[in-house]
Amino acid sequence: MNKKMDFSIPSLGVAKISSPIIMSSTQNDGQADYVDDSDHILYGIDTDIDKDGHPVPRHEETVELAGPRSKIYFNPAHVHAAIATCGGICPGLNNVIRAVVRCFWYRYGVRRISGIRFGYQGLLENSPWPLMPLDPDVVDDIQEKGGTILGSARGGGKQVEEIVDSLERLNINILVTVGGDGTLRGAWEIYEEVKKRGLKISIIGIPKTIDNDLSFIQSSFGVDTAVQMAVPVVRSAHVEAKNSVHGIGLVKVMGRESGFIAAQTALAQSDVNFCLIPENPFDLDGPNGLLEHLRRRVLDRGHAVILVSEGAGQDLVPETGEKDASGNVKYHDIGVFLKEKIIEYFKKEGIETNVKYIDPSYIIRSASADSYDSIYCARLGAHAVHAAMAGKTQALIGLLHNRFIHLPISLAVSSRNHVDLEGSLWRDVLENTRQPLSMKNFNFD
Ligand SMILES: Nc1ncnc2c1ncn2[C@@H]1O[C@H](COP(=O)(O)OP(=O)(O)O)[C@@H](O)[C@H]1O
Ligand SMILES: O=P(O)(O)OC[C@H]1O[C@](O)(COP(=O)(O)O)[C@@H](O)[C@@H]1O
Repeated sequence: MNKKMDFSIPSLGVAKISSPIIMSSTQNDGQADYVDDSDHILYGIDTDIDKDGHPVPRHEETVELAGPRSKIYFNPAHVHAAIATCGGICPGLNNVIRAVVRCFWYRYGVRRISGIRFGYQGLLENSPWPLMPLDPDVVDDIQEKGGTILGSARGGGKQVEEIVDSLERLNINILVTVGGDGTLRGAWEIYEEVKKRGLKISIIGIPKTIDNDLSFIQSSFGVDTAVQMAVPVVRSAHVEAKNSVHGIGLVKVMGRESGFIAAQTALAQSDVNFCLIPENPFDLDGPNGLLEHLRRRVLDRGHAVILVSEGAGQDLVPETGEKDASGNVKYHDIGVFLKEKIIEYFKKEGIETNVKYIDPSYIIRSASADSYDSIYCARLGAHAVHAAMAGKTQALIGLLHNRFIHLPISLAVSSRNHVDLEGSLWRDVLENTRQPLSMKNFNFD
């Protein structure tokens, strides 16, 4: 049975400025058609299999298409647009900032664009950081650098009233926030406060998560670069492992709750023998535990490579009891834990081994975007500006089935995206690694 949800995107109104601005074809260079507000696409989200074995959508939803509208809500002369990057950094953030600034400037003629320093913290009343004025010269070559020229930070997002006071004080009427689950929760609360005060401020989200853990976004920017950066590390771990007696290469990548980087890297570099992700719990000890399988693999083939996502196996490690400034639980380093356990186990078994642990997490995260992510970021940034100028609010720019769409921010944060243990990505990883852990129907042992 189809379950219909409300996918409508709130709007500040329709062209309430004295005379509606119709974007001329010269401004558009005649290159693309405008998107009409009534343009929607129908999605099948989740699938069932019918009695003949064919996939059928479980939920059908209509979603608004992203893109430039022929009528815009804001008069460009009165716009003060601001952009903030929040949470951990991610390859592509500078590309997004650049695209947003260039689209406001060249496409709409907006001349007041500000960067907010260090995420939501830059909008707190006693922030020591003034706004950073942005224009095409400032952002000219920032895409060549990793990180974000604005800086990014955790914390501050829950001080909503203070943030909205600042937006009012600074006359900001468009706020573009680039961030993940926490950032978007913050953006949603800001939107609610703006609505409560009856302000005409558009709140637009651009999804950022190197962990790829946001739902309704088929793959988020930075993930492709992360995999590209992780591949040579796994290759090195393999070389190290092969060149020592019973060598074990152990590599940790980011992925607090979702193991997409690890899963995709394992596929990209088929040297991985054990891919450990948060979604797939595993035993350490016992006949079906990691250590026993590792012993067999090392004695059989002389070496092994383990790729672990930072959130994997956290049930095996005592909790730290600590949280970061955003309220995310801080984890023990699973790589260090596994390294110690492996060394201890092989020593007890009287088997010589050499464990080489490599943690490239921050080298990966601080890289500049590869060309796939650069293209993606350029398009996300422009779509965010189109949405804002059309007066959309509480809208997240999503990518589903290769179409850019508007999603209500509240919907995007309603659930997390995880590697589906019954899905084809994980099945392909298991077939590639031939790992015998928790393999359900894929027991190669
Ligand atoms: N539930 C929440 N409500 C409001 N703001 C939040 C919430 N969770 C996190 N934030 C804010 O969002 C920002 C980034 O959150 P964080 O979880 O660190 O990164 P990400 O957005 O990448 O998930 C921080 O400034 C934080 O204060
Ligand atoms: O060391 P930091 O800066 O807290 O970042 C580590 C975190 O960043 C991430 O890569 C992404 O986290 P966010 O999406 O919350 O920014 C996590 O996988 C990881 O736990």
